[in-house]
Amino acid sequence: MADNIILIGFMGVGKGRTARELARRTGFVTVDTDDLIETMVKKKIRRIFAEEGEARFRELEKQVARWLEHHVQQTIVSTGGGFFMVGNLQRLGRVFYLHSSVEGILDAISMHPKAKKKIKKRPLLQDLDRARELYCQRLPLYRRAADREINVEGRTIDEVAAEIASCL
Ligand SMILES: Nc1ncnc2c1ncn2[C@@H]1O[C@H](COP(=O)(O)OP(=O)(O)OP(=O)(O)O)[C@@H](O)[C@H]1O
Ligand SMILES: O=C(O)C1=C[C@@H](O)[C@@H](O)[C@H](O)C1
Repeated sequence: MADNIILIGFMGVGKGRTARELARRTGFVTVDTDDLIETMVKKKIRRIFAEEGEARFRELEKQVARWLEHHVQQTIVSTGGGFFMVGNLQRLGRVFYLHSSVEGILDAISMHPKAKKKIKKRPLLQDLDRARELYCQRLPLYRRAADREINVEGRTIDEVAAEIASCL
């Protein structure tokens, strides 16, 4: 099994920021699966969904997951909100699920200085009621997929990263 640290969880929960803080603490490099996909096809996720459909995006996620499994070590991987469904997640490294209530996540996103941009780039956040439904469907699945759950609500990135680092 690869020895990476894999962060999963709902859109906007803070996987990217936590990954950067963990990378700073550990000296590991960090990569983000959404960013890898956008680089691979030189297209924004919003356009992949609009022009090629969600199924194509999920195929690209699987391709990235295969590459991570076979070629990447000692890396902090922040993932897209649906990446945990790839099939080989457990073989990529230790999986941490970052948990917050859905209202906590949506409030934090809406208070972000670039809230409009953050929402616009995520096709599955366009309808907030559907986003809440998606969260409810996924919550048990995130929990089942993870080796460990980390509560992030009301906590600083430093506190969250320290808890994950203490598990390594
Ligand atoms: N400068 C900031 N000020 C206020 N809130 C912020 C700031 N930066 C991030 N956040 C909040 O933290 C959340 C996660 O930030 P991050 O940059 O990790 O977003 P992300 O990488 O898009 O999230 P994820 O990777 O979980 O989808 C944002 O959605 C926002 O709610
Ligand atoms: O939750 C999801 O399924 C997604 C989350 C984003 O990070 C992107 O990976 C994409 O918009 C899909």
